[in-house]
Amino acid sequence: MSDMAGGEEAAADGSAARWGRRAWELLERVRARAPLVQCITNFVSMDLMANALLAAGASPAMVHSLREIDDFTPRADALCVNLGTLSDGWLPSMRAAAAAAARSSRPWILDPVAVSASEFRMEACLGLVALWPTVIRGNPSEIIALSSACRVRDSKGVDSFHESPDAVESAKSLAQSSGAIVAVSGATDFITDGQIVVAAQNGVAMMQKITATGCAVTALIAAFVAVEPSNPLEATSCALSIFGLAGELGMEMANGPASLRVHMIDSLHGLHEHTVASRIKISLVS
Ligand SMILES: Nc1ncnc2c1ncn2[C@@H]1O[C@H](COP(=O)(O)OP(=O)(O)O)[C@@H](O)[C@H]1O
Ligand SMILES: Cc1ncsc1CCOP(=O)(O)O
Ligand SMILES: [Mg+2]
Repeated sequence: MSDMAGGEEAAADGSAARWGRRAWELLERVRARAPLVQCITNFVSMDLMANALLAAGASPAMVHSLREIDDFTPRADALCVNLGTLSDGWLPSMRAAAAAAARSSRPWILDPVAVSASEFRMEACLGLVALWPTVIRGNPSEIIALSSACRVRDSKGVDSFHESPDAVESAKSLAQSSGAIVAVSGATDFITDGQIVVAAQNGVAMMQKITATGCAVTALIAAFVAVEPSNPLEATSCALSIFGLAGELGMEMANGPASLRVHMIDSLHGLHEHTVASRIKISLVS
């Protein structure tokens, strides 16, 4: 039997079986420790995000008042900041919470929803990137825009109009400039530290037809990084794959987006070791 820790094994040998064991190990850790995840997120996503975190075993708290940040953020195990329904009133809370998390050595994760929709959003996002997020997770159009600090012409708002392979080079460049792990979601999710690129291939296309699935998986990444802060690349890869697997299992019972939402949450809650070990599809790209 190997004397290496699970993470070292996964990195040393990129085989699907080893990644499957790693994903199960981290999911079990989330279930055992129930990390407290503070979410400053958009109104659309609050319900799905909180329910996805609960189904995975984490403990969500939607706390966004500026007056509560100093008391609350240092007590949270991780922070998730999401720009989906950005307003003047919330931006100071986002900045203060990100700074408080960094000061308390807590991981914090950024979701740059619709970053190219306006100058206000782009500037807000760039300011947050400067506060050292542990992970940035976005859809391909968001990562391409944020990486070049440019608003993308004909932006479609919160939905991507690029495919994830189109955003891999942007993700690497953003990871190098920000120091964060960068994850691009899509049919294949790509996760990079600026050098290594990992692919996570679980999921079903119907997940794009449920609002806030991206937001929810970003929060799940926060929970996984909370229990594996020393290896955010692997924690992020496992969270994305676990969420995609819940989507696959949910799709076996669903008739459309509304029932998929319900079955996906049930599937996330009910994941078993054998299913995770045999169906997780993570591999090292480069
Ligand atoms: N074509 C697809 N096939 C499988 N899974 C997908 C597909 N598109 C998105 N997903 C999954 O749906 C979730 C949300 O991703 P995405 O739609 O890219 O984010 P956002 O909601 O922020 O635009 C992720 O878990 C991603 O892996
Ligand atoms: C529709 C919408 N409008 C503002 S935020 C939001 C939800 C976006 O969720 P996701 O980024 O997961 O698609
Ligand atoms: Mg999104």
